Order: sequence, then structure tokens, then C-alpha cells
Amino acid sequence: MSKVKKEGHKGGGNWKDFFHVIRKMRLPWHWIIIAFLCNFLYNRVMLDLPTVTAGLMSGSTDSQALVDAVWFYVLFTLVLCGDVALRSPARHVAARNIRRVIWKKMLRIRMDYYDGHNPSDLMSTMTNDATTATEYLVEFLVGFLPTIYYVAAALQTISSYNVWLMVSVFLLLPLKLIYAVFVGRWQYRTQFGVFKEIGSLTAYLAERVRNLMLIKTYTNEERELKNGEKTSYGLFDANMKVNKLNCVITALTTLLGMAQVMVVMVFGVLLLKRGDIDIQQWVAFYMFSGTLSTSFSNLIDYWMKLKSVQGAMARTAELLRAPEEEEQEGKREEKGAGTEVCFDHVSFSYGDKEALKDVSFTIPEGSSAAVIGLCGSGKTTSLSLLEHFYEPQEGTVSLGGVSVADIPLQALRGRMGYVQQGADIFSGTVREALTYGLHREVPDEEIWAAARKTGFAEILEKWDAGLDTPVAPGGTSMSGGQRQKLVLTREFMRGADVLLFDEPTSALDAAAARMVQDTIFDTFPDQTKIIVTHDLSLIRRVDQIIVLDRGVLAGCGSYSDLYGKCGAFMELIAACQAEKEAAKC
Ligand SMILES: Nc1ncnc2c1ncn2[C@@H]1O[C@H](COP(=O)(O)OP(=O)(O)OP(=O)(O)O)[C@@H](O)[C@H]1O
Repeated sequence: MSKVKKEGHKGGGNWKDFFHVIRKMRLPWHWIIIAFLCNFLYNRVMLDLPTVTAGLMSGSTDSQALVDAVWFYVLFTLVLCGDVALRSPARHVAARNIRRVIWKKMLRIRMDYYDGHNPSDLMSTMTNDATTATEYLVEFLVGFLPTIYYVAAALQTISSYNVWLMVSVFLLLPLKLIYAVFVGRWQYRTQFGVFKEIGSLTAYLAERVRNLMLIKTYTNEERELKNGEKTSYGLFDANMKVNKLNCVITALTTLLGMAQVMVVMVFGVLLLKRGDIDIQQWVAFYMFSGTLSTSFSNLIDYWMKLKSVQGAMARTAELLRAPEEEEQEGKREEKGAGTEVCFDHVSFSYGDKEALKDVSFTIPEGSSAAVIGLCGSGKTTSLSLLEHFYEPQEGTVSLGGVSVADIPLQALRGRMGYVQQGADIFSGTVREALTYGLHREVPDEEIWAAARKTGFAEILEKWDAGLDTPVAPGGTSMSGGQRQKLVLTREFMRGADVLLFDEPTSALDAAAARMVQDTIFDTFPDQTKIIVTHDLSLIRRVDQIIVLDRGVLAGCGSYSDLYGKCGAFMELIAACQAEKEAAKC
């Protein structure tokens, strides 16, 4: 991000980023070429407009001239409409393509990238930056060359009347170029600022709207109102800068346009008086000078839009350069290999924050293990390393005797089920939630059979709409226990052979926790199970307990191996018991 910020301050933009994004964005070239040809035709027809009009104004009123003129104006209107109509699909298809590219990238980026970048902040890259960037870029691609063609051809026609007329058109060109360069840089900076602020506002809203209950519980509406206003003011300030810039652009463009008209008038009238040009040429020249002035402004506008595109693409380019998870093509497909889990002298840090230090343990195939430890001791990090979300700096994490780094990611994650504390599920129907990630058509009979196995069927039968029951975002329309059962049913259908559970019972009352525990052990008797937990009754049921203390392995063995012998374990047991007693009160 810092690099992008620096570029933003410089204001000159970065062409490397620009071309990088263009290469990746899969522009709809066929649409662009069609729109380009239409625009070219429009400019070609526009070249004849002054001559036809000047012919009428200088007195040629015979019926054929009038009919020709009418036909010409009809043709002019048609190509103008065609030009406008075909530009939009080109813009929208381009925006759709880049959104697809960005979303695909966001799904493939390595998890450590998200540790330093708020994912919600990146949302506006896809919605806002991409749309504006493609819109402006297509405008440029479609309109820039035809406008140059128009300017060159119009100048040639004018010089055929009188070479001084052409010189008069160029007199103000140096001023216009200086204006384009300076305002273009300013445009880049302001546009970049707007996109950054839209990103912050989107991120703020995405987080707060998801947690409205939290805000209400803490009666923090007033504070959040102020926070929201503060973030919104950031965007307001950025937009006011754009407004200031637009005022300057309007003033300077108008002044330059008027100066251009005056220069043209003075030159034209002088040459007319001297008899160097006739009245028809004078009228045609006057009309040309008007359209030429617009075309020069358009060229400057295209340049500025290009600078805006750079501003909009700076964040997109950074996102597209983010490191992706490696799909280890060509590596051995380990489907069906053993499920013994082994951490061999593993050390891992998030940046400079150490999370695991020289941790070694082995969980035999088909057994169950609880990973316990105080908050922040590295339990969840261990599961993340096993899923290969992160790469340890030292040591090896292996599954079935093969380092997880050597197993293709899809195969590795296809073999693992991950049940998180909140059992997050997406909105939709219960059927969609149950079959999420199964990558195949699942008949209802199979779903019901799995639900009977986990006991979720008893819950489902009570819902009138059964599998079509709607699920609210995050599954908030269900209780914690119902969500856990739903996820366990899904994992049963997935047929994973290693199951990772992160605090599966912590959000449940004692009865629901017992029910979920039973479901875990009854439904997955032969799978390797790793359970991060503080639940004492769950700790007693597993084959092996791994005790972590501030990222270091403090003990490893069965309940009876550790009881009375491992200090850290005894402290945790005491803490769990105290917690349980407190819960009873
Ligand atoms: N994405 C991250 N970026 C930076 N530091 C992190 C990140 N995730 C975890 N940590 C840090 O790594 C350490 C281990 O965290 P981890 O979540 O593995 O602990 P834990 O034992 O699962 O904790 P808890 O029981 O509270 O969930 C902690 O100090 C934590 O602050």
C-alpha cells in the first residue's frame, strides 16, 4: 500500500501498473473495435458538416442542394446515435471482465496478504475503481485516434483555404498543452484520493453493518454515528477537491475556448477583408474552428481521463500483483494417502509476531487430539498451517508422511474438513448451506440420510420448508447448536478424512455442547480429528492432548499422562474447572 500511496503523492501515475492492469483485464476488443469504427465514421461525417452548412449559408438554395443537405443531416444523426449506443456495451463488458479478474484474484491471494490489507477495503476496488477505470479507458480507446484524425483532416482543409487560418488555430496550442499536463497530474491525485476514501467508507460500513447487534448491545449508536460521519467526511473532502478541480477545469477550458474564438475571428475577418478567402470559406472556417476547439478539448479530456484511469488502477494493480497461493501443479496427488498429522520443529511468525516456536508432535491416523492452551498460544495458527493457509518459516507440517507444501492445495483441502467456532454459513437455503463446497449434484435423499446420521434431521423435520428453509447471512436465523449440526452434516457428506474443529462447543450451552460432542465422535469414528478446545469434557474424550503455552509445546500425551505431571496442563484444567463452576452459578 505504501508504494501506491507514494505514487499517489507524486501525482504522475505509474505506466507500468497501468499496462499491467490492461494486460490482465481482458478488454472486449471486438466491442471496442466496433465502437471505434463507429466513432471514426462519426468524425469522418463531421468533417463535411462545415462545408455542407457553409454551402447553404452562402446562398445555394436549389432543391438538390437542400435534399443533399437533409440526407447529410440524417446520416450525421444516425452515426452520432450509433457512436453513443455502441460505446456503452464496450464499457460495460470491459467493467464486467475486470470485476471477474479481480474477484478471481481475491479468491486466490495468500492469506498473509489479507493480514495487512482489510478485505472489505478491497471490495470497492472491484465495485468502484474497476468500473470507472474501464469506462474512461474505453472512452480513450474508442475516441482518441478518430479525434486526432478529425483534427488533422480539418487542419488540412483549413490550410487549403489559407495557410494563415491554420496558423491561427495553432497559436494557443502551447498554452493548451501546459494546461493538459498540469491539470492531468492534479486529476490523477484527486481521483486516487476519491477511490481511497470510497474504499475506507465501504470497509467501515461492511464491518459495522455485519455487527449491528454488537453496536446496539453496547448502546454505541452515537459513537458509531460520529465514526461513520468521520469516514464519510473523508470522502466528502476528497469529492470537494474534485469539485475544486472541476471548477478550475471549467474556468480554464472556457477561457481557452474564448481566446481561441477571438484569435480565429480576428484572423478570419482580416483575411476576408483582404480578399484572401471568400464568404463560404469564412463560414466553413468559423464552423471548423468551433468543432476543432471542441476536438482539442476532447483530446485534453482523453488525456485527463487516462490520468484518472491511472489513479483508479493504482490500487487494482497492487491487488493484481499480490502473491497467490501456489497450486502445486505437477506435484503428487495425495488423495487416499495416510492421515497421520506431524508437526516437525515448526516455527511460525505473523510478520515479526511469533506465534509458534519449535513445535513438534504427531497425531496418529484415525485418532483424536485436543489442542489446548491459553488465548493467543497458537492453537488456531496450528490448524491454519495444516490447511496450508500459511507457510512455516522453519520446520515441516506433514499429512500422511508428505509435507503439506508438496500436496496440491485442492487435494489437501479436499481431504480436510474445517468446523469453526461460529460455524459460519452463507445465506441462501438450508439445502444450499448443506451442499456448499460439494462440487456435485447431491440428491435430497443423500442429504436426508446424512442429516439422520448427525441428528440434524430431527431439527429439519420441525421446519415446514425443510431443505428449502431460508438461511439468514452468517446463519443467524439458526441457533449455535443447529448451525454446528448443519456444518457437521455437510462435512459428513464431503467425506473428509481429517477433521479440524476450532472451539466447536464454546458458543453452546452444556446440553447442546454434549450433543455436538457426541455427533463428532459418532459420525466420524475413523477420521483423524484435531479439536481446538477449552471444553473439559471434550478434553477427557480425546486420545491425545497437545498443550501449547505462548507458542511453545508445553506437553503432549493422554489425559492420564499429563495429569499431575505437566504444570501448564494443570493450570489449564484448573482454569477450565473454575470456568465451569462459574457457569453453573
Ligand atoms: N492474522 C494474524 N496476524 C497477526 N497476528 C496474528 C494473526 N493471527 C493470530 N495472530 C497472533 O498469533 C498468536 C497466536 O494466535 P492464535 O489465534 O493461533 O491463538 P489461539 O491459541 O488460537 O488463541 P484463541 O484461543 O484466543 O483463539 C497471537 O499472539 C495472535 O495475536
